Amino acid sequence: MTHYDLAIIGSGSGNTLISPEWDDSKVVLVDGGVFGGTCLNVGCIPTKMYVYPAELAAAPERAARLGVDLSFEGVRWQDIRDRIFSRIDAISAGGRTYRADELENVTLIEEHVHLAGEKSFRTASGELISADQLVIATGSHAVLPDVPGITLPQVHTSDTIMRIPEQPERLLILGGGYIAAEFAHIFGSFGTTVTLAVRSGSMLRHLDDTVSAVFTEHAAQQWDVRLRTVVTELSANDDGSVRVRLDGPEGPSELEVDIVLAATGRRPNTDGLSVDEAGFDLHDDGRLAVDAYQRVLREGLPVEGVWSLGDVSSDYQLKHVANHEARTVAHNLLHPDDLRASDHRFVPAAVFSHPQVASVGLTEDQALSAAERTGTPIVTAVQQFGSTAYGWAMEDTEGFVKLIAEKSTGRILGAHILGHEASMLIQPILQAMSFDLDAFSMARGQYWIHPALTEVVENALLNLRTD
Ligand SMILES: Cc1cc2nc3c(=O)[nH]c(=O)nc-3n(C[C@H](O)[C@H](O)[C@H](O)COP(=O)(O)OP(=O)(O)OC[C@H]3O[C@@H](n4cnc5c(N)ncnc54)[C@H](O)[C@@H]3O)c2cc1C
Ligand SMILES: NC(=O)c1ccc[n+]([C@@H]2O[C@H](COP(=O)([O-])OP(=O)(O)OC[C@H]3O[C@@H](n4cnc5c(N)ncnc54)[C@H](O)[C@@H]3O)[C@@H](O)[C@H]2O)c1
Repeated sequence: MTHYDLAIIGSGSGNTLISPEWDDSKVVLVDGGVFGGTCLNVGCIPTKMYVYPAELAAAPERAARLGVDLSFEGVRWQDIRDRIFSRIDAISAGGRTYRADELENVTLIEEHVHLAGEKSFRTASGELISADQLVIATGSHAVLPDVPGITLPQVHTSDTIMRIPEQPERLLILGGGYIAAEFAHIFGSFGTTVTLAVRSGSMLRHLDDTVSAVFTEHAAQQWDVRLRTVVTELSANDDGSVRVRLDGPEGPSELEVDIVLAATGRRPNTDGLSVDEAGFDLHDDGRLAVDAYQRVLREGLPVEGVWSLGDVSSDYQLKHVANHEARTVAHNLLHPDDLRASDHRFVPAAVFSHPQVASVGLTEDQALSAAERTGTPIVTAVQQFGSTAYGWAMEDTEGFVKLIAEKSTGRILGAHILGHEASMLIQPILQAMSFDLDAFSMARGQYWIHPALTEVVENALLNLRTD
């Protein structure tokens, strides 16, 4: 058995824990997959590197409305793909080399491991490792729905679809969440015919109802969106295409596509980790249970020296949350007598589709339920981008800011934005929420640049006033 001061399983956000404070300690970092984890290799970063060219590809259609005639000649899929991954693969390889070869105190083990006890684990090749402190940061993996034919080679997840050799002419996406919305935008803008099979009655249905409804309307104008529709079978044709059998409101139907993307959620990587060997608590969805200090729980109590962060234990499968939790763990590993809690009060999220969507805090439904419970009335304002000068410049007909606040105090409870650069427009609202700035002070306590699009936020804040 080899013993370390600190062992980290997972080189995504887990990799950020190895700070100079550990220079005199023996550290082992373990990753059985590609160095750097999901966000870098198959998640946030490459998807957004595809989203940006997708925005450019979609520009001619939007420009024509304003009297600017551009033409779309097509995309060079292989060039885009190779540009993206030559950059990403180099970053992953550089990070790997740094950890493997350049730090004397750090050992990199590139194997899958499973727990062998409270603070010990065994590698796939049989080595037993123990540590004074163990961090489990093993992330999550894409879940495939139980559909006959789902294992066909033409069926991809987000792990593989970004590296396919050619842009498909016809793509079926299963699911109506984040990944479905982003890849529909990417492939649709590039000129692929996109069909979405969405089990429920709307896309992005975890978001505020107004956002979900408006997004679904726009989605239906761009892609063939089949709501309340399930895929019942996938089979390969002789020419390599895929025959899809669907069942929806109009009964069974068939569709021919070139490839399929399964975007039906991700499950925490506790499967295969032999969590039972250590007796750690799991939630029903497979997440490791942790307390506010990111300590792993056993029978509801924290296990000394065992920590977890990111997708494997978080309520949120988001990189900025994994990084925030990693900062909590980084501090707590070194300051056992001065533990810090993670702050999950205002977690923002954005969907980089068209239209773009961003949200933070409570949805209107959640705020109404809370108001009923507490007896504290709320007020809601919806402000269209098209009501501001910059919205006129854009001839915008889709964007809006929806704010929800406590009526008496103006405390902002939730913000939901759909439209151009929603992910950036939301940041000042998030800042106000985080630093306890009420809507009225935020609106009138500062200048708002005229005629910037941020005026839509200013006006939404002002519209929350009821007196
Ligand atoms: C397509 C896609 C797009 C996304 N876009 C965004 C976005 O725009 N914004 C955002 O905030 N989030 C986004 N996310 C989510 C984000 O990528 C994740 O929340 C984040 O990467 C989780 O980080 P992590 O450190 O918890 O796990 P990971 O980065 O997944 O790291 C876990 C590591 O552990 C390793 N591992 C797992 N099990 C074992 C084991 N038993 N033994 C050894 N090693 C193991 C894995 O190989 C992996 O490298 C996206 C996700 C996907 C799939
Ligand atoms: N921009 C971002 O921050 C970003 C982008 C991509 C992914 N992510 C993260 O990755 C996670 C996974 O993304 P996702 O889109 O796979 O998950 P999701 O939870 O957003 O959406 C899953 C979709 O699949 C549907 N579904 C689930 N099981 C199904 C089944 N058996 N048959 C048919 N449909 C089914 C759901 O109804 C839902 O529409 C997200 O929760 C998100 O946290 C974030």
